Amino acid sequence: MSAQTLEITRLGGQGDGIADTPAGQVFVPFTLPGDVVNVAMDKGRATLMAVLEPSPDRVTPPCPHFGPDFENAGCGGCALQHQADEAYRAWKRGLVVAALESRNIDAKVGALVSTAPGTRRRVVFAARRTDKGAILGFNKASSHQIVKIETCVIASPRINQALPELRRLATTVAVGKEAFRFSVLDALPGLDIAIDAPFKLKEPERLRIISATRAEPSVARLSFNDEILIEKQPPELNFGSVVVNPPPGGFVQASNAAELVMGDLVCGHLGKSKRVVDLFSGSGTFALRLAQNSHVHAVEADGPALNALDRAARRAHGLKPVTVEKRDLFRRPLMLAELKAYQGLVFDPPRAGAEVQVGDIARSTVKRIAAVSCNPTTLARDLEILIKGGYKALSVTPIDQFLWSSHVEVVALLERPKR
Ligand SMILES: C[S@@+](CC[C@H](N)C(=O)[O-])C[C@H]1O[C@@H](n2cnc3c(N)ncnc32)[C@H](O)[C@@H]1O
Repeated sequence: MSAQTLEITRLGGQGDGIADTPAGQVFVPFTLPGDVVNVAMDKGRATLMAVLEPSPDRVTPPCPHFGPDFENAGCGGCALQHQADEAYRAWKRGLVVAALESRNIDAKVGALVSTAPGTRRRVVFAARRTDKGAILGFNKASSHQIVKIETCVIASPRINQALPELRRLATTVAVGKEAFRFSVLDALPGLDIAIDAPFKLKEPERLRIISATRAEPSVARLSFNDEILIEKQPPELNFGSVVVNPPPGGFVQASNAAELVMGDLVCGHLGKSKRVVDLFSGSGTFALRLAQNSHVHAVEADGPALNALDRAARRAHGLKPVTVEKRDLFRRPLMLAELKAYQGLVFDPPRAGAEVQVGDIARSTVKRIAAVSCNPTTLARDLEILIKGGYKALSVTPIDQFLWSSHVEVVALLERPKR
């Protein structure tokens, strides 16, 4: 281990400060451009020891768990709470600009749409058994070590208020030695907890968890490895005016505030299309909003999510027809002939993007496309394919769904110009 003094000149894509040294770039977590810092170097990794001269953009982080690794800090959930808002927003928007530039895409990138602290409705904690019970928190960056969380400034007030309940439940669930994921969704009647663990429960343990959950007032449902152990009330979300009961642990957008902006952008662009196809539809975040005006065909690989969408559409009043199709779009993308039926299309794939599917879309006659993504790199690759196929990018909107992290949500709107 050796000590060094470094001047940070810029931020990397993961939010770490970067210093240039004769030996090459050094990444220093929790630093900012303009900082002069002391670091300890160990096998090429730098640990921040002291800020000698702070960057003009350095501010006090709002969360006590943020920062370098010392007692109760070192939470790997947020990367940039220590940066002034304007510089942070410019950096985050810059991630999208850089991804598009790397593909020579000439599209106007709008200002970053902010979300406020305390608005995250879905949080994935890590938990593990300890000598005294269990620890519930977030992993340190690039580590399996868990930082115990007393408060989370990004999570909703209801999740924060329920932390003592969640800790008690984690203690009851922690029957194996291995760490497990403890996903919490702040749904309409209460919290929906989905536990994903590498161990099995014996019958007495199941019964103990069910009884413990019954005693916790904030919890509406608890499931363990996709099996619902107890559902006091069905957890529900509103997708526009439609009420949906998502499956345990199923995908939902992490922030309701971000989802509203995304929904408005997608519906504003596709709302006049008679028939719309929603690819990677999940439980219907876009499909059920779009069905206010358009016939919608929703395609998705996750059966329980698709069933939730279908049930919600059947129960809702005043929607145009909604059809669903369970299909692996990586292995069996919609083909050109199938795409002929639609004037509008939205796709919102996982981080890997939708490269194979956009190949067919690029050759299609679909008039309007909304491309939604949480990964600017794969989005830029997919947009390049669409643009080469003749589509024009009308707007690209970065949305700060994952506040203070290095992740950013993007909605790009495209149109096929009249030939
Ligand atoms: C980013 S989520 C978006 C879901 C939905 N649009 C929403 O906003 O809630 C991506 C979705 O793609 C689905 N998915 C992942 N791989 C898939 C595949 N190969 N074929 C079809 N759907 C897939 C996931 O189950 C998930 O619902």
